[in-house]
Amino acid sequence: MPNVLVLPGDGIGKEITPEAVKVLEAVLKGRSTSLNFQYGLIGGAAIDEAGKALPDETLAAAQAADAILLGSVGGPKWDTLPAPQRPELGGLLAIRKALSLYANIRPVKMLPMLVESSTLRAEVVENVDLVVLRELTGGLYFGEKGRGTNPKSAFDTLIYTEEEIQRIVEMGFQMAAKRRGKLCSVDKANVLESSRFWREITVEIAKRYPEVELTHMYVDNAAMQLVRWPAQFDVIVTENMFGDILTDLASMLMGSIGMISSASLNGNKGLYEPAHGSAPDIAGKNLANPLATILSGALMLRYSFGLEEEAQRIERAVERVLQAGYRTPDLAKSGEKVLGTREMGNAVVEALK
Ligand SMILES: NC(=O)C1=CN([C@@H]2O[C@H](COP(=O)(O)OP(=O)(O)OC[C@H]3O[C@@H](n4cnc5c(N)ncnc54)[C@H](O)[C@@H]3O)[C@@H](O)[C@H]2O)C=CC1
Ligand SMILES: CC(C)CC(=O)C(=O)O
Ligand SMILES: [Mg+2]
Repeated sequence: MPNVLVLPGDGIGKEITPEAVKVLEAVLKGRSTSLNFQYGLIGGAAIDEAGKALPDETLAAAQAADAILLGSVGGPKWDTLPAPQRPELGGLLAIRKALSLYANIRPVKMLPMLVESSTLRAEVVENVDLVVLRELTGGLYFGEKGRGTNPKSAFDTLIYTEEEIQRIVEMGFQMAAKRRGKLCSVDKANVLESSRFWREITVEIAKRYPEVELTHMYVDNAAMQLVRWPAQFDVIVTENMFGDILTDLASMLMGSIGMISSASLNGNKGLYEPAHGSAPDIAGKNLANPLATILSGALMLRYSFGLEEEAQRIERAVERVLQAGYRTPDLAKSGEKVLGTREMGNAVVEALK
């Protein structure tokens, strides 16, 4: 039986992961594959209980697991710790790096029944179906960083090796070839040397994928185009921080950041996590939208276990619940039926039947 390590983390992470586990258990009930869920500590919760954001025990369990489901980390309680010890750097970035999870897939697909939930006009968001492929273990978040004196200063470094760029861009071409055949490489090559290097490598790889139409776009323009005409995009491949920022932006095309699921992959080793954070402002109140995490569970079935039919059953169940007018508060408009986190998880389980 495959082992899934569940790392709820902090804030709403503790509320949304049980809903995803519930849905995974329900979709696999009576099937030949079932999953064995184990639990571990990460982030602030791990600092409090084990003295470290990524305890050795958690890392060992993650290495041994067949897949990992992660909630979110961080919160005001740990914001004053030295950066390397904080839940974000010492926990989340550390586990991504330790497992070499270099490819972060973030699907942005407009569900017709959510068109009215978006802050953008219907004609802008309908037909949006894109994927952001974010490089996850290099770039600005992992380069050398530090402080200087005289004058007082601080720096972060954006560095990529050839191999790091090649493997993510190659994946972008493969993904685009299986979708609508369009790859947009987002960079800042008019300013950054690392982006010029990224572009050179991308152009070279493109020669092996004549069926894929490659375009390049500066990241500032990409942010604008994502709200101007998002349906123009198929697959976007980009640097770590650019992808982080663009996917929060793109989440509002779907109505809420609570809708963006993600898979962080290295081959078929995968960690599945919503794109959002620990949302301290709503944590502990049964208000969080669990659908991004539930949909991340569907990605786990697809990418780690090859259970495409079960993955689609979860996705269809989510659509049915939304079609029936059920919404968590982040998505709700007047006249819709507002559910809490747990009730939304239950509704998805019911809709699987
Ligand atoms: N993957 C992770 O674990 C991430 C962790 N963080 C951490 O989370 C903490 C809060 O960061 P923020 O910048 O506020 O980002 P955030 O994504 O946690 O929250 C931003 C806004 O979106 C709302 N929101 C987020 N997820 C939601 C959901 N599922 N349902 C309904 N509303 C939701 C929040 O209530 C808040 O108003 C920080 O400590 C930050 O470092 C931030 C981003 C990702
Ligand atoms: C700690 C952050 C880098 C996490 C984040 O914002 C993300 O992965 O989207
Ligand atoms: Mg982010």
